[in-house]
Amino acid sequence: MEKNFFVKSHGLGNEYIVLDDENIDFSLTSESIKTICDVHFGIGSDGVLLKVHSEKADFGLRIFNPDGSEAEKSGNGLRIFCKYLFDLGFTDKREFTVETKGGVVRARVEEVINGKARLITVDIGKATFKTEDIPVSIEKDECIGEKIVVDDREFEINCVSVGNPHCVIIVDKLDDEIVKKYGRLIENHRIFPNRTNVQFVKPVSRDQVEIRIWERGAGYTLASGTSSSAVAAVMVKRGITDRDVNVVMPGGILRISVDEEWNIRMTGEVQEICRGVLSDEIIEQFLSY
Ligand SMILES: N[C@H](CCC[C@H](N)C(=O)O)C(=O)O
Repeated sequence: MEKNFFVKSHGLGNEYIVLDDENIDFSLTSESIKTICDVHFGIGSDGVLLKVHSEKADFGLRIFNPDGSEAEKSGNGLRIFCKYLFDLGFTDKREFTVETKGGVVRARVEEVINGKARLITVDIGKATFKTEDIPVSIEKDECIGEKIVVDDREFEINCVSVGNPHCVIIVDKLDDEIVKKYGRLIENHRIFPNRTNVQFVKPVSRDQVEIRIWERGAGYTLASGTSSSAVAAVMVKRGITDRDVNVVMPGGILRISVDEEWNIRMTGEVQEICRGVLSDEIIEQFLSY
């Protein structure tokens, strides 16, 4: 594999660039990540995935948002990483484990087309509603159906972690302008010491919801695996949907299953966009930071 080789893939329009820590001539810093993710000064992406060594699992993964922050989990990121491992021959197994900052997850390649993984299932982890684990700084054990005031509006929020923090808001009507205006404010609200991902969800039936997403460190994205998982957990917790839910997003549909112990399974497609090599010029720029 050539030095500074990368693969860019997307999961339902939520794209990531994958790099191998053993094969890059520069350090991934906040500055180099921001540049790589910039559509004008870099490649353009919703984040960077870095393959790293793991003592606990078959593979290790670090996940970075476009603002340079590191995330504990990424559902689309994990499916894209599993495709990278399978397609590039790092494994010939269909099922393997990946260590993330938010814990070890198990993945399974469900469908292969022309030797390339296309449909992948990830057991993303167990949802927790405990405010101390999410974290949410309020004087209650859980933050379900609580009210917060953001700028000129009051929102009823439902907070959950699937390894990373989420704030789920149930609405009758989805409005991108509201998502973009209030998503950023809620992401950075003082009750979230680590900030939070934000989802607005419109229930459709007992097995389908529609969501819009404002991601921590990334902003408005077309799809999010951990957001879909967080929304499904809240829907089940509040008795609004059954345990198997289709989560419809602008980029596509993820199938989420929530078991009785709040373990969450996600199944969805992934697609490779391109492969390439970061140029010497941009590597020199990274080294000059
Ligand atoms: N922005 C998220 C990480 C990426 C999540 C999303 N892209 C997914 O597919 O789960 C965070 O800081 O927790």
